[in-house]
Amino acid sequence: MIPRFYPIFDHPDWLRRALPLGVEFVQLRIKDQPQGRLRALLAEGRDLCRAHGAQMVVNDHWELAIELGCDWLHLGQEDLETADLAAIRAAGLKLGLSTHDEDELARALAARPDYVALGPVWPTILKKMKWHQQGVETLTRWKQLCQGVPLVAIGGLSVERAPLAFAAGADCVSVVTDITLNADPEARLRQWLEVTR
Ligand SMILES: Cc1ncc(COP(=O)(O)OP(=O)(O)O)c(N)n1
Ligand SMILES: Cc1ncsc1CCOP(=O)(O)O
Ligand SMILES: [Mg+2]
Repeated sequence: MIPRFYPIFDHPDWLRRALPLGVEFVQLRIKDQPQGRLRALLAEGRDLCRAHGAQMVVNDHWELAIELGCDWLHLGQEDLETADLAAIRAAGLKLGLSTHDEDELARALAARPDYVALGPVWPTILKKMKWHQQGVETLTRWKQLCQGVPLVAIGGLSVERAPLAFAAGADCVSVVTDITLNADPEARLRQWLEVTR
C-alpha cells in the first residue's frame, strides 16, 4: 500500500518546506526545463527525500529516473507510448499510471502498476484536460475494477474534499494547487497531514 497523502510540486524548494512537516510520498512534476537543469532538480529532490526518509515520484522523465537511481516514476497514457517499461522495471522503479476511462484503466492494469491514478475527480485549474470532472462515483467504480492495485484520486482535491474521495474508494489523495496557491502552504500541509492520517 502507498501513503494516503501524495502532494505534487514543481520544484525542490517545495520539498524543503513540505518534508520537515512529515510528508512521506511526493511527486516532482517539472515541465519545460532543459535536460541539464532537469537532471539537477531531480537529483536535488531525490537527495532531499532520502534525507527525510520520504519517497519521491519522478513525473514523466523515465530515463532520468533510471539514471538518477530514483525509486518511483509516474507516467501518463501518452508517456506510455514512448517509455521502455522493461527498462523501467529492470531499474527497480515502482510505477504509477494515469487513467481517465475504462480503456486506459485496462491498459494501465496490463502494465502491472504500483498504483493507478484517476482524474480529474473534480475540475482542476492546473492544466487543460479532455475530461472535466469524473465524480466520486467513478472512484467507487474504479475501486471495483482495480484488482487490488492502490487507487489515487487526483484533480480538484482539497482538504474538505479528501474525506469524500476516501469514502468513495480512493486509497490515496494527490493534490497540487490546494497547497501551492494557498496563502499559507505550511498551515495547509498540516491540515492535509491531519485529514489523511
Ligand atoms: C498522481 C498523478 N496522477 C496523474 C498525473 C498526470 O499525469 P499525465 O497524465 O502524464 O500528465 P502530466 O502530469 O505529465 O501533465 C500525475 N502527474 N500524477
Ligand atoms: C496533473 C493532473 N492530472 C490529473 S488532474 C491533475 C492536476 C491536479 O492538480 P490540482 O490538485 O491543482 O487540481
Ligand atoms: Mg505525464
